[in-house]
Amino acid sequence: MPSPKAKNNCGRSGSIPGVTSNGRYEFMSLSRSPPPHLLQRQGSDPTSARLRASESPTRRRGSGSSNASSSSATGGQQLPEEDCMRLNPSFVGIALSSLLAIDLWLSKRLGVCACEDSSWGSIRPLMKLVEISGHGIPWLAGALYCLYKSDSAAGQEVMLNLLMALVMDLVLVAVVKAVVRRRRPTHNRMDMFATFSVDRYSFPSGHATRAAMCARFLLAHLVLAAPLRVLVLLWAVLVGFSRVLLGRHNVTDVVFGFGMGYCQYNLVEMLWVSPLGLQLMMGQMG
Ligand SMILES: CC(C)=CCC/C(C)=C/CC/C(C)=C/COP(=O)(O)O
Repeated sequence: MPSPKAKNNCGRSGSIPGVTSNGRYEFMSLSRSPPPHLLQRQGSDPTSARLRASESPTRRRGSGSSNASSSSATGGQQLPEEDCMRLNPSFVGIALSSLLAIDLWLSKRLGVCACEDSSWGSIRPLMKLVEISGHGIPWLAGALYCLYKSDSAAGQEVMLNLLMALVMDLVLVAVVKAVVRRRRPTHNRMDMFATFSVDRYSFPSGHATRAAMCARFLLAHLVLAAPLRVLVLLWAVLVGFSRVLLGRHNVTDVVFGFGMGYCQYNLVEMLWVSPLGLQLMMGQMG
């Protein structure tokens, strides 16, 4: 188990889980006032900062009857609309915030190889090897090589579909990352081999989607011997674990990535290109 040295502050600071500057989820207590240092950032003292906030036109918007209950709850002082919403968060909001807080806390604790001087920093090179084994470049290069070397129509068909699956995975992951824009954990060191610009985002883990999709692909088309099938499954799980241990991802990035990769394989099966289909496509193009 990790020793007390496991505090991975090798990245940037950020000991309060989930506190962000762009208005995303914050995991401070909803019932307490913000800490004084946050209030002081807005003004010279907490009281004047609070007053200035309630005076601003945007904050005055909801100061009508809807605030009556909150005024009585706060001893006569009217709360701005946004504060009232924070005091009455929905059940889904609370559940989501709690899940994300647990996710951040757990991921930080599990990031035991996030840098060389982390508690399990000695196995970081091994975890980086696992990382490379799930990277897009070796998979694309391997599939291309096998396609080129394959002398049977069946082999070429499988490799062509694997190639298309890998490209589709890269595109889908990039789209989701660009839409969700969840930043990587603060303790991650961005020293990854060959990344795209969207790879500064962490949700979902591209390695996890690829591992899940490729594992299903291999099990369905290429790996038949039972011991090897077990190895394929172990590899996929290890790739997922290594993302969190290296501090690259939060647990939810990897769990979602596995789910997404699993579903992507269903799409690969649906869009499967047969030699006949390929000939028809070529014929239509030519
Ligand atoms: C031929 C070509 C353009 C290949 C690109 C392959 C490439 C750079 C893939 C990116 C793989 C990567 C670093 C994904 C990020 O994985 P996460 O698990 O950190 O989300």
